[in-house]
Amino acid sequence: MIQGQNVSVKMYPPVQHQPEPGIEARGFIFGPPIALAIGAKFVPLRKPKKLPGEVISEKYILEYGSDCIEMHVGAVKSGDRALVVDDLIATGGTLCAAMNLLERAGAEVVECACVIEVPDLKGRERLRSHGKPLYVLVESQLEPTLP
Ligand SMILES: O=P(O)(O)OC[C@H]1O[C@H](OP(=O)(O)OP(=O)(O)O)[C@H](O)[C@@H]1O
Ligand SMILES: Nc1ncnc2[nH]cnc12
Repeated sequence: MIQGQNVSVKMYPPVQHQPEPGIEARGFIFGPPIALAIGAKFVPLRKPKKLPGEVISEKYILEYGSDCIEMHVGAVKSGDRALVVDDLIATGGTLCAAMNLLERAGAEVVECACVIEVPDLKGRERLRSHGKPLYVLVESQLEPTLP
């Protein structure tokens, strides 16, 4: 993983066939190229009723309402090591749901990676219960709301 500002570069060994799940929709921009770069398979975690096969689902709470993500049954297998990729972490609800889903399917989530973190929304603290590293490139502050 490449990190901004202090620029630390971590090289992954090839991880052929290990899953690299990305979260719909904006996680699909960053997940597939990272999967190609590290030789992992991309696993789409999608919004409800998008995947054609049998799925397992995980509901979660967002800043604005609730949502659900789904993954094909069999997309990961017991003991797989997964790197979860999304564009942004805000409250951390989406990443926690992704980790819950993968762990329910028997995968081990090794770490999470996002392009942007909104620290004010404390997603990193919410993720702490999972005890997995979170890597981000940039931090973004919330815009003040207009009166
Ligand atoms: O940390 P959280 O509070 O869970 O928020 C982060 C999530 O919110 C956005 O997705 P959104 O659900 O808006 O869907 P989108 O990618 O389809 O725009 C973003 O792409 C993350 O997946
Ligand atoms: N606060 C936020 N800013 C931009 N994108 C988001 N997606 C979820 N929360 C967000």
